[in-house]
Amino acid sequence: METFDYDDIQLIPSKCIIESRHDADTSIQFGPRKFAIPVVPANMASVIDESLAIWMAEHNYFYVMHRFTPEKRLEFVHDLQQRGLFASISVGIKATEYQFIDDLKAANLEPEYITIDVAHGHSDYVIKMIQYIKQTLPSSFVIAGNVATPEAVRELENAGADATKVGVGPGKACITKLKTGFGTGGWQLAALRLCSKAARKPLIADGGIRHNGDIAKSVRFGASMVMIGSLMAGHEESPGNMIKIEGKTFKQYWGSASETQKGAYRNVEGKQMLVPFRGSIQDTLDEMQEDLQSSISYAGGRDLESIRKVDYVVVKNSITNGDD
Ligand SMILES: NC(=O)C1=CN([C@@H]2O[C@H](COP(=O)(O)OP(=O)(O)OC[C@H]3O[C@@H](n4cnc5c(N)ncnc54)[C@H](OP(=O)(O)O)[C@@H]3O)[C@@H](O)[C@H]2O)C=CC1
Ligand SMILES: Nc1nc2c(ncn2[C@@H]2O[C@H](COP(=O)(O)O)[C@@H](O)[C@H]2O)c(=O)[nH]1
Repeated sequence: METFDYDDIQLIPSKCIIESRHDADTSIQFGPRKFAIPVVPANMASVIDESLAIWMAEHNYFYVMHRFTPEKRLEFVHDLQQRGLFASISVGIKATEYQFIDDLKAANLEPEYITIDVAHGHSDYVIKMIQYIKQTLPSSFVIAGNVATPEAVRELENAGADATKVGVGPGKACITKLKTGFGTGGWQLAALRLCSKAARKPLIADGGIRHNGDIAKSVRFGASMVMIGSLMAGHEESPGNMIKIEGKTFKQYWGSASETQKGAYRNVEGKQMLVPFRGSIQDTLDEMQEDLQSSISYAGGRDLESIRKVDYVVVKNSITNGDD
């Protein structure tokens, strides 16, 4: 099996057919809606909260609210839909989550998007939850994950998932690969490529994005959407605390399976760290869009579809030439 990661790949330019990068269309149809760019902040408590979710929905960006304040979720869906915005939430697979799906049904609330967010998504318990949501809330678009293999993508799709999320262990705050020996850490892009060969429905690439160019590479290897944690944390709008050290400003970023999130050292597979303060999230999203427009122009097209067809070379660990 050919393995490679984001830093090992360069996409090969094709003749440019647009007059300006502004003419490149970065929009993506994902489920029932079209979004400005194929990027979604990770559904982690250190990356998104209710107010950022509302801002994202208002500005035509996809978001997935995390599942770590379960008592607020029903009100959140109600609030978003009352404002005429789409609701996109996360659930787990424990017994209480079935009750929550029933509560949504009883309140006549069907979120536009529901993400089943489990560390090891290739599981009969995830399949059972997919089936339960599709049966109870049939108009919700169900995203299931996380997975690492084509077999998992096929099984979750066959169970009714409308999209699957690929990435076990490539995250910046992740220690799964060190603690368990498993995952796609170090070969996330190749895992995405393998999964995309099996997928019949959209894929979300999740974890390991370190540069804006990695978004285009994810699209090239099969992603419809790219989930980003560490690069999306650190903004004014991010939930983490601001910390100053020797004149430099940082924000806290912690894994969903970290002791910080869990409140106990049980099955910990994540850590807390500091990321540089990055100012406003709008500026970061604008830069991602501009860089993606450039990618489209290098791909020789007018939209994201053109990136999917470009040739590439594997240049093992060399694209940064030793730079950071
Ligand atoms: N994308 C990634 O690489 C990873 C992401 N995470 C994130 O961390 C959060 C919490 O994850 P975590 O506490 O590990 O699990 P979850 O809270 O996601 O647990 C889901 C359920 O699956 C059971 N389970 C069985 N085997 C596993 C396994 N290998 N890993 C996880 N659950 C298992 C758990 O039971 P029990 O707890 O009794 O085992 C629990 O009932 C989630 O948001 C998840 O997305 C965590 C690790 C990796
Ligand atoms: N192994 C773990 N993975 C985690 C944890 N919390 C979140 N995640 C995953 O990481 C991505 C974000 O990755 P990044 O490289 O962009 O920072 C996120 O979407 C989850 O899939 C964790 O505690 N352990």
